[in-house]
Amino acid sequence: MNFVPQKTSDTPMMQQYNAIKAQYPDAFLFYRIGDFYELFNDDAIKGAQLLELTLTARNKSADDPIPMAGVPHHAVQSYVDILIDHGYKVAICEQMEDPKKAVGMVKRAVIQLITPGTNIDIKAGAAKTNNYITAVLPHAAGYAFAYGDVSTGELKVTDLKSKFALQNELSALATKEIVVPEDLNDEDAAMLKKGERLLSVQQDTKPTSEGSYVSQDLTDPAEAAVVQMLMAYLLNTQKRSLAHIQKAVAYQPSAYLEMDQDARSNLDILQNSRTGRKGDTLLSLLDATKTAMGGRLLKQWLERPLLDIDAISVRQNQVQDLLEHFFERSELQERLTKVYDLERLAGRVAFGTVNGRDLIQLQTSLDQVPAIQDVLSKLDDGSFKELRGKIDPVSDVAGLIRRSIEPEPPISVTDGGLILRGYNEKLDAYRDAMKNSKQWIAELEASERKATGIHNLRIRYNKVFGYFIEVTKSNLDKVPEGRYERKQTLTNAERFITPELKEKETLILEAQESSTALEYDLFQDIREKVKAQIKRLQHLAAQISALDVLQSFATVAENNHYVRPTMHAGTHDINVKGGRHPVVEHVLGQDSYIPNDVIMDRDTDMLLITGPNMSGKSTYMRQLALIVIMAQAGSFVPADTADLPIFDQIFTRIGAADDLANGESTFMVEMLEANAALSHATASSLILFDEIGRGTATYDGMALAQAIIEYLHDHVHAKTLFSTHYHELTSLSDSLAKLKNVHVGAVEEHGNLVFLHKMMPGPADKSYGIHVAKLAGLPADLLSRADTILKQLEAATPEKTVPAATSQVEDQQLSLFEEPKPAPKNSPILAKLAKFDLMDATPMDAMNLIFDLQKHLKKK
Ligand SMILES: Nc1ncnc2c1ncn2[C@@H]1O[C@H](COP(=O)(O)OP(=O)(O)OP(=O)(O)O)[C@@H](O)[C@H]1O
Repeated sequence: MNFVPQKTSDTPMMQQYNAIKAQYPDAFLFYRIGDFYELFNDDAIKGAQLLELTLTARNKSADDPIPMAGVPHHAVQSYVDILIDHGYKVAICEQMEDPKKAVGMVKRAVIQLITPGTNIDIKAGAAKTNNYITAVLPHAAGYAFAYGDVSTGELKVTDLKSKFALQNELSALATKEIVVPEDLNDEDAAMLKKGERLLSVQQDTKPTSEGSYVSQDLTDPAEAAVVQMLMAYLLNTQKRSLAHIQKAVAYQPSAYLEMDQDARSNLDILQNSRTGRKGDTLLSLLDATKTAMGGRLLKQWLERPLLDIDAISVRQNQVQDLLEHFFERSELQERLTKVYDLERLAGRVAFGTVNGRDLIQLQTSLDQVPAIQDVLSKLDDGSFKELRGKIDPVSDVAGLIRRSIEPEPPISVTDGGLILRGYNEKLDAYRDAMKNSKQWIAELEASERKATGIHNLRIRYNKVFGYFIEVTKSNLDKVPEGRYERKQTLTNAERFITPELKEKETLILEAQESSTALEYDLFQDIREKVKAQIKRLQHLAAQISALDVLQSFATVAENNHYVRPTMHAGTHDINVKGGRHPVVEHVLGQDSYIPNDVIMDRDTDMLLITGPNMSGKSTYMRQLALIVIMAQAGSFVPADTADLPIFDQIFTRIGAADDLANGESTFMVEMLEANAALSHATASSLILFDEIGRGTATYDGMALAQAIIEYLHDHVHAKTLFSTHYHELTSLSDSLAKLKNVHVGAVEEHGNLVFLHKMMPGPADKSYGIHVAKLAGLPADLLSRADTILKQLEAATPEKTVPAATSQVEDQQLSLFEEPKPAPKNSPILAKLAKFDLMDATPMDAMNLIFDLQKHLKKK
């Protein structure tokens, strides 16, 4: 897509092309010529490949033909979408005057730069997804951060203190494009680009001419600046009014339950990390919304669960009320089904891309509002009654559309046929004139037949001659001399005109042209009138989407037998009885899922979970996190009863099975995730650590796992679920007062082990491993040998392994492969490990340490 220098041989058109292209070096330039958009030079070569177009050339015969490829103008959006999906920008360059009327070169200009973060064309299936563009402005104390959705008009801003916080926001919003200042440093640029995000530089961050998008409450200068930068970029690229974009609302990520990037992906909230299917997620499970806006809001609620216990209880009361009023809820759902995407319709009104059909959709949506208000008045909860009074049904806009737009208008807004009769007198007069004239012509035909005695005389119309009188050959002798003027001779007939007919024709055609032009003017005027009410429409959209999410929560709670959790502030006790993992339960079916309790009172900060592979440890851990997220989002939860505290953050380290194959780099990821939790978690956080340490050799892994457990227990006090394969760690319950062992129950049936998926108190039986090996069909001799070794081990291992007996742990592991031998009293490896200050170390330090230790061991 490099700019090709101008050649002296260039035609005026190519000179114009090159001049425009020079302003958009990083975009594909779609250059309009007649009914096509043409791509030239490198754009054409690359575009032909990506869009599967035929590559041709301009000046084919010349020495330096110019590569060229084109797309038909009516299908342009699908081509634009492909390029945008590949992460490119597309500049749409239009003819700014009628080529027939142009003197010299037709004027052309770029009317819009479409980018991954500003594409408002909503593809099927994406209606319930926001397309967020973000902006990052680094400053001395962090990063000012703004995000918006051009299609819905949402605009938010915050100030983030750390890279960690910034990365969490970027991942939460799944942004494809980040607007950055020119002087962004390389390190920040590299971080922001991760995940194939496009960085777009915006030089100018001065206030936009379009008025300020910064509300008066926004006092932080960095926040104001990042909003200005984002808006300057949007106005520069979209090149039109963005009246629907709301004034920036400041928010604090810490005002919501925070989840880091890994937690979001590990918990299958929006995407299932294992099956990859969107269907197997919390979002899809909870989504019984009827509107696209409701779907988007549900996603936002799940991404940002609440911290305020009162706000949670408002939502819970509403869900309960809707749950208890089945008929009202059904009526509400029926109405919501007829509500179109008000937010995006408002966006298209502002963009000027709305057509007659969109306005009818808007009217249909608004027509549902009074009935929705009626439903609200029949519900019990006070907040619904209050909401009923607050809703502005914007009935003036509905009325305007009802009066002015045909109920089934054409797609085009320029060809007429979309304004209703009775809306505008002048238009009606034109239409009457047209109609009367046509009547007049019919009457003329009758009277001419009579006057001439030609029974098959006809008055007809075509584009070349306009109206004419047609007489068949056999009747030509009856044509009145002098009055009819001959215009055309056909094989079987002759065509004539009369001055009278031509006069009427001028009137008819003028009326038609004026009528179409007037209709377009009127339509634009209606569009402007609607545009003036955008804020009210957006307000209504927000109220309706919230109602939609609430009815969705109620419906899902009813269908899946969820209960209202009680929430408490003050303590961090957890008491979940008969809890279920909502997604696994959904996949397995309600009858197959085994419910489990999670009881963690003030004396329990940590559950150490043991049990064999595939017994259900990670399901149990994820289950708690999902119940917490659902509860704080205001939803009911899959349990018999649930009493929960308010969590401030959730951290996870849940490895996928195939992580192991990646060796050391996976271990690094594991340590990074662990470190995020260790350094950011508070006593109000929830931590899920699944088999920490298994990504490296046994010694280091177990040593680190133990050190992490101790650190969390002694310093962090967060509620932690820690699953492990290192059976030895279960003895930590002797020295760590707030750690409790639980394990997944299993029974033996006919000599085989059957998992019950049921959590039981105490550590798992050591011999599970051998049972599992038996299930896997390992040779009987081998299994019996393993049994012998295990017995020897058990005999040789004192009860405690922590802290002084750490060396015996090492010994125990070694003895799996060798005959048991006395424990080395003072291992230099362990001494080194003990001295290592994990909290003060970078992941690289940890890697280096492990590398040293391994080297040492290998030498032995
Ligand atoms: N409570 C339950 N009721 C019914 N089935 C369950 C339950 N918990 C887990 N399962 C089933 O067991 C499978 C394995 O569960 P999970 O992945 O949680 O095991 P795990 O112990 O964490 O295994 P690994 O140690 O290999 O990670 C799940 O995919 C699910 O099908």
